[in-house]
Amino acid sequence: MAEATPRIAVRNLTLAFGTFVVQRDLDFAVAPDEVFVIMGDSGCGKSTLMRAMIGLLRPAKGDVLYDGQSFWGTSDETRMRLNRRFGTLFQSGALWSSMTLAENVGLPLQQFTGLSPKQVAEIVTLKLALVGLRGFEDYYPSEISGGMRKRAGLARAIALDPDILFLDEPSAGLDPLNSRRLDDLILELRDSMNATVVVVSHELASIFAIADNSVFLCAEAKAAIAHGNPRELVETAESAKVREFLKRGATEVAA
Ligand SMILES: Nc1ncnc2c1ncn2[C@@H]1O[C@H](COP(=O)(O)OP(=O)(O)OP(=O)(O)O)[C@@H](O)[C@H]1O
Repeated sequence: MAEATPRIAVRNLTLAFGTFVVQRDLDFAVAPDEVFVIMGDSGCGKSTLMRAMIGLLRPAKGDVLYDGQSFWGTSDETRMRLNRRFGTLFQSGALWSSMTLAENVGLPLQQFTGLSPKQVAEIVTLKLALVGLRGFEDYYPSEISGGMRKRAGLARAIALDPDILFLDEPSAGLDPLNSRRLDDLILELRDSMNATVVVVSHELASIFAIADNSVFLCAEAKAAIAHGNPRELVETAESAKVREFLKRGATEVAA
């Protein structure tokens, strides 16, 4: 039987800034409905890879395919159309501080749809409810906690019903309890929206909690040195560096 087309296929992707190569020949696939974690040591290129996957950085070589369709080998128009399928949450969270949560979450709906203000308001309420922020429409980002701001950022990322969510270090800066809540929410959203989720993370508890599949990027090798489910890689990864990285997490999770 022929293998199903992956939702995302990263093919021979080389990432560079001028002559400075960050990662070489990355090659992996992400299945539909998978939570896929990009992990690796500091500065190895995790965020750079995510930027190349969502169109913010043209790779030096290679391509990313969405349901078999080339992302970098196509016209700007097609790339922009594919881009509309993505919801993104950057590390900074980046809510507009001068806007209420309702205005923040409603912004992409106003920008990219022809919905009436009443329809936008209804969707905003629904999205805020999905992330546990029902009733917080009129709050400003400064009036809520860091964990709530992350969830509001997620509500904005899902405003346009994306089928692929890209999250860059979503739990950065959160305490363990809020970090765990965010992990649960990511899994819930994946299930309720049938979304594929790509997460950059170095938080081991979070990696073990949410990842179905992963890639480990190595800064020295400038290459992916492991690929698979982190719960299996902790024992089976060929690289001792990967096993040690993940074992530290296994003890932290057990503790
Ligand atoms: N705009 C840029 N111009 C030049 N070099 C850059 C640029 N952005 C990132 N780099 C370099 O590329 C490498 C990878 O950076 P990147 O931020 O992708 O790593 P990361 O794995 O996400 O790091 P961290 O875990 O510390 O957030 C680093 O050496 C970084 O200094």
